[in-house]
Amino acid sequence: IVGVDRMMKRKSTLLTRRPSLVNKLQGCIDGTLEALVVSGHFTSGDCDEVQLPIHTPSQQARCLLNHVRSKGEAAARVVLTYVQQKQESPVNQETVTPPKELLKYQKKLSSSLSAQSCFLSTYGGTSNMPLDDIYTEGQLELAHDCPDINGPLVLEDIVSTVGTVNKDADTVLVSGQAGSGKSTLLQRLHLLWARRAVLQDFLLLFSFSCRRLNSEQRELSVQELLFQHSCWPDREQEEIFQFILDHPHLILFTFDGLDELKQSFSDEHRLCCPTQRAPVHVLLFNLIQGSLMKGVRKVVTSRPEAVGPLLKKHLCKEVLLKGFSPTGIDCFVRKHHTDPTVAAKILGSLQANTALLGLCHSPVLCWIVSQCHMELLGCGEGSPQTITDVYLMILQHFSQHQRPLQRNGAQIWLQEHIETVLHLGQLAFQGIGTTCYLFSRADLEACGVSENDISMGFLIQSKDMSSTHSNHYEFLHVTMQCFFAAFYVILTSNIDRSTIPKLFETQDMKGTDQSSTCFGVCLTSTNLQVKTVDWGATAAETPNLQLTATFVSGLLSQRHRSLLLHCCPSLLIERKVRQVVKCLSKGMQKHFKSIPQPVEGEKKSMHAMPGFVWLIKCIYEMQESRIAKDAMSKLEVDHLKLTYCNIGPVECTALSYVLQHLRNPIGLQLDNNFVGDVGVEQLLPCLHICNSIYLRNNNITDEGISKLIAKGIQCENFQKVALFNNKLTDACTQHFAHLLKTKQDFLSIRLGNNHITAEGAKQLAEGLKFNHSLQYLGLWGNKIGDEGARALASALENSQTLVWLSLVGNGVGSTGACALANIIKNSTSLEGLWLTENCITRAGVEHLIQALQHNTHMKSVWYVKYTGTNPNPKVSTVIWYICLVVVCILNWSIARPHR
Ligand SMILES: Nc1ncnc2c1ncn2[C@@H]1O[C@H](COP(=O)(O)OP(=O)(O)OP(=O)(O)O)[C@@H](O)[C@H]1O
Repeated sequence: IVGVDRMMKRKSTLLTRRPSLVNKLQGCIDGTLEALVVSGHFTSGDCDEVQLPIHTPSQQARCLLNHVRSKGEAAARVVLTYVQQKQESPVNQETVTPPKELLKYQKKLSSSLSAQSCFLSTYGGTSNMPLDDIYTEGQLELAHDCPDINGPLVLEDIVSTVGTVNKDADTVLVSGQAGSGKSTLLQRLHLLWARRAVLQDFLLLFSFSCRRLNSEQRELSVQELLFQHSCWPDREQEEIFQFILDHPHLILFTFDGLDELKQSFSDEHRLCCPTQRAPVHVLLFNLIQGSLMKGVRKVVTSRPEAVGPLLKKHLCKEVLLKGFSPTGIDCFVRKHHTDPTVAAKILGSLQANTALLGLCHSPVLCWIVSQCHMELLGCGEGSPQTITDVYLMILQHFSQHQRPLQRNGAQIWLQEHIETVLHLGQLAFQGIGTTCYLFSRADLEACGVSENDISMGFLIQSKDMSSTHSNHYEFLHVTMQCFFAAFYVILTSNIDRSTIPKLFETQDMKGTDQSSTCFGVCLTSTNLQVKTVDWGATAAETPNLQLTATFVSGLLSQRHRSLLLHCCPSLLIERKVRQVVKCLSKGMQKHFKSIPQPVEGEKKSMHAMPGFVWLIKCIYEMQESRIAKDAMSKLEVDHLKLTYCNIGPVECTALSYVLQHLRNPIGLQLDNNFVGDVGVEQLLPCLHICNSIYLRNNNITDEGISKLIAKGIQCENFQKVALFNNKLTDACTQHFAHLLKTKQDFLSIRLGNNHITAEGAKQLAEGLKFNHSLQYLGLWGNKIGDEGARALASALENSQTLVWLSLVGNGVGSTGACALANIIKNSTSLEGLWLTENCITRAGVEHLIQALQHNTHMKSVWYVKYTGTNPNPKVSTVIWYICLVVVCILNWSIARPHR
């Protein structure tokens, strides 16, 4: 019961937040009613009922909420938005008259921000691309459940109070994987602010890049940090700074790439005086915590691995950036190629290669794929499957762009550019090992990087407002740096033998102290000349090292070995292949050993650590089923749990590649990830080894389900599916009906919290009529109503296998309940029938009680609580009391020994 109630709390915003909403509504009943009338959800009759003079304000608020519940989610949203807007009292709108000099400074800041953000830097090496022409919305989600929000967030929501969990904090975190588009999102925000198109409440916006802050050796005050790292006011600096101090709520700071900062976040060194000088990271940490310049809104971006509990404590909310959606991919490709024929061809080739389509959910990979369309469309059978394939494609693209092949032969292009690859590789490798992403001319020279190497396009000049970094270079993207570092690890012979084993040791295996940084400052050429790199990475550095290791695996795969053999001795390559294979096998063993023995009577279950998913991805990159088979031969679990593991389509491809070699069937639990329809398709090759698959909260639509079921029907082991909280509608139920008819050993279907109506329930009922195996059917939180309940009841009336049925929160009324009572009467297997949060009135309850008298088999509790809306509040109260009595009787009757 508690479980069901909890689920319902999530579903219904108005229920969960009822007490606080009642409070907030009391002051704005009239306005809320007006908003509901304007939006067409309330009639004047509804308003009269709410505003009955005998009601106290709190009763009016309750009555309003009851009405809104019966009007559906859209009406609820109107109320929530209205209350929210009311709450966001216009602090920012207070009549502040900014001094003239401040407005001048605002103009200067806007124009430099605009200049800095109007082009996308990835295109810098080859061409210029205005951000306006290419920017595509990424998928943004709140990291926590937020009843106010149904659906995706938009850019402005990041800075607004939407989804705030800690009202005392001012810092918003935007977290996302490498290349998911965090920097680009900030760039868009900056550009729109500079044009006064968004966030007009903020008079000044200061943007910082943690990559660049790393090289700030001096101690600075906040004032110096602001003006030196953005731009100086021409006059009256003190006056402007004082204005900033006096009006913190009119100021916005953005910090890009907290994971790239050399120091891990800490709140040990407290600072509250804005004129006191301190190392830049200390200033930054104090700004984030709010001990410095409380009230200034801060947006910080980071890879998730670098965000520890210490930082989370100081966040007002966390927003997840999950890359492009399938429509985002479509939109990006069409923006990238104005020629619709080319765009259509690229999209067609993505549809034909779903592994590549999966990769394109990452914007950086989508960019590469679009950029290399000639190579992509020309490669036929050998179309890219792995992330290494994609990066090799861009390397080939850039190298041929710089200098077309001198000799014939598909495999020699690398040989022709090997010098450049080695120079860039050395620079990249030493940078990765020392958390260095910004390189001086001296750094470049130390690694032999020439003008010719730069002209290939992978190194770009750093953009910065301050003059400090004008002569510095960075890789087009940090993932490219990892790729070149991997090349260096493979191609060079004078590298420490322990480099590969160290690279493959994961953070969660080493148990490294995450709070310490192991590398010194590196922005001098001497630092880059270190011969051996200390690989004792912090949590923040781990993702780049792991990505480098992933590329090492990919480059050493059988498929690419012939390419490498043109560039270095085969013995060297073979030795490195052996090293990598050994590391992967050892890494997997370590994970398997950590699986606890099952408690008696329970299944052996493994909850994967993040490093497990990464190792699986490395195995996938190698594309050798022998290695996958070897790795899986030692895994003996009944249940593999990968919940909240950032599993997207790419990870699904790798998982499926490896898991299909398992010897015994497993339950695969992938709840709370972002699998999506493309991910579901990627999982199909391993479905035969899954006896159950759990995909709760994964953005799956009917399209994904149709493919899952088409394959599932052919899989002998497949018996259970859980799809709570996805985007399923009635369209998917025909597939389930087919599954039920075809597979007479299917045990469990859970479709809670989707969008299934009476029509869908009727479809399911069609399947159920012919099924003699289903034990669990969960449809809570849908909208099947009385009609749907009746259809299901009639199909299940004589089922002697059904153990549990949940129709919680489905708008089921008394006629539905009467029909369902027949299942109780006839079934010898039913143990639980859950019907909370419906609209069952006294007549329905009586039927259910009578049926229970006939059933001597029901073992577990079924529970009826009336919470439906009734137009007459008095009747509603009376029914409440009746139901309370009924519940008491039920509880008493259940407590009897034979029950
Ligand atoms: N919203 C977007 N619209 C168009 N292109 C995008 C978008 N987001 C990202 N890209 C492309 O992907 C590239 C990488 O994105 P970006 O640098 O913003 O990722 P990131 O999450 O900051 O990566 P990292 O964590 O590795 O620094 C961009 O240079 C751009 O080419």
